[in-house]
Amino acid sequence: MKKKIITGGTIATATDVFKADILIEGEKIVQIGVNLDALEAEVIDATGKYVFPGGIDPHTHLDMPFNNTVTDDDWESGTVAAAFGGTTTILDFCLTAGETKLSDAVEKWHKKAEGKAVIDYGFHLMISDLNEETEKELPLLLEQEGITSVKVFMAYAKEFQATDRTLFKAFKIGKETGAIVMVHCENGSVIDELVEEAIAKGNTAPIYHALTRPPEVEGEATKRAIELAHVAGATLYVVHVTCKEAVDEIIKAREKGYNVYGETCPPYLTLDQTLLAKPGFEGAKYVWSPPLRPKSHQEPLWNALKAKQLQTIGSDQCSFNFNGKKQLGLNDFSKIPNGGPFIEDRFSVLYSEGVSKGRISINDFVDMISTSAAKIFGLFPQKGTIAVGSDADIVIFDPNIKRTISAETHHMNVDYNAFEGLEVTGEPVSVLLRGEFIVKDKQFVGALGGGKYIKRQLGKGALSTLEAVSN
Ligand SMILES: NC(=O)NCCC(=O)O
Ligand SMILES: [Zn+2]
Ligand SMILES: [Zn+2]
Repeated sequence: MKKKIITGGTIATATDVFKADILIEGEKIVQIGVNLDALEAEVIDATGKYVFPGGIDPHTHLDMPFNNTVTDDDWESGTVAAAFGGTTTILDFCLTAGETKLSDAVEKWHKKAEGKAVIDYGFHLMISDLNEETEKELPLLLEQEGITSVKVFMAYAKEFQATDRTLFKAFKIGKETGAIVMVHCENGSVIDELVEEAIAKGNTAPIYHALTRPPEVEGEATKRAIELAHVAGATLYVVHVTCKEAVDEIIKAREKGYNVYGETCPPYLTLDQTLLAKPGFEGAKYVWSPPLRPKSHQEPLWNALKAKQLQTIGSDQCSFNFNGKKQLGLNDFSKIPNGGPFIEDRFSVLYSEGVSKGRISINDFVDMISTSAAKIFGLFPQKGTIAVGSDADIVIFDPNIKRTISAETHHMNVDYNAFEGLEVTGEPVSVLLRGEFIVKDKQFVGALGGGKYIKRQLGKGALSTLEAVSN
């Protein structure tokens, strides 16, 4: 395979920023240095650009049945959009609800991805219920499939919500196997009561989605998950943290030395609850859970990211067309499919709102968009950094481009963009996956099925890298 050399760019990792060339041979980075001698290599000129490790999105839902329908982005459109956005690896949630054997669910998820994914991927295993059989099967399946993370929902009572007992069992298995336990922290039972109350009063508009899921029910569930994980001795990863109440619980727990990580998502950092009150049914575009909060919650989230009390940025990609599936809730907000399209803009929105606006450093950006997720979920150092021996997953990013995000130009299979009209600075111009271009000068040049399933190693994730992440 022909060598490639990336020259003239500024390499940024989670710890360094420096000018150097990168020599790629096959799928790997083989040399990093100044004026590298590589006469026979294909030269990629990155002058004036940043050279980042490929983005790692630890939170996606592609082709997932949910809320009586299925998400509109599948493994083709979703991963193509991710590639345009600078993401080279995703970790998607494999749904196990309704399966007698967990391995059947994993097989189903492999089938969804194979032949379609254009970027690398792994799975988190969702657990809604555990019985004698699945409790036995789970540790073996994790080992066999190279899955280092399970996911439990404390919300969505009608679909995925686990009892506290199941949650606790998942924590115990997490402790035994070394798997990290990801939790959606909202009190689903209280939410159901508030939803019924609102509907009974005739309050059916999209804004009531947010008003029936107040921050207190996220804070309460976050605290409960933290304490139960601690009792079981498990490592907890709180997904999509949205509010001060939840952030405060995470900070308190980490200060006590608990093994807790937190993720937030671009919309919670940039958009606010007033969007759900847009005229007519427009607010349905912004219905996802937990909901958007009043603007005052954004600063605590940025501060927690900066202080590394929250470590990662997930997209929580879970898209439904507005002039399609979102209309299921036209007369009843509780029937609006929950989720939004974010996989493509995760990287650019964080760069623009974070680095360009001076809220976070370039190293923090790389950490949040790639490195921390690689460390927490057992992908590091194969992925998540630019180093000799790492996969050549690389984003060449022009920090000077100014553009406006729009559904007219995005690549997701959805008819709206939640960031419509947002002006951003910076854009990925070329993206390499394991040494091959998948996006070249803003054109997709990858191959369907070119993405590879990445097995991770239990015990090589959060527990063994706890220090590395907090350093
Ligand atoms: N977030 C959301 O509304 N949809 C995806 C499922 C989840 O992550 O809760
Ligand atoms: Zn969730
Ligand atoms: Zn999600």
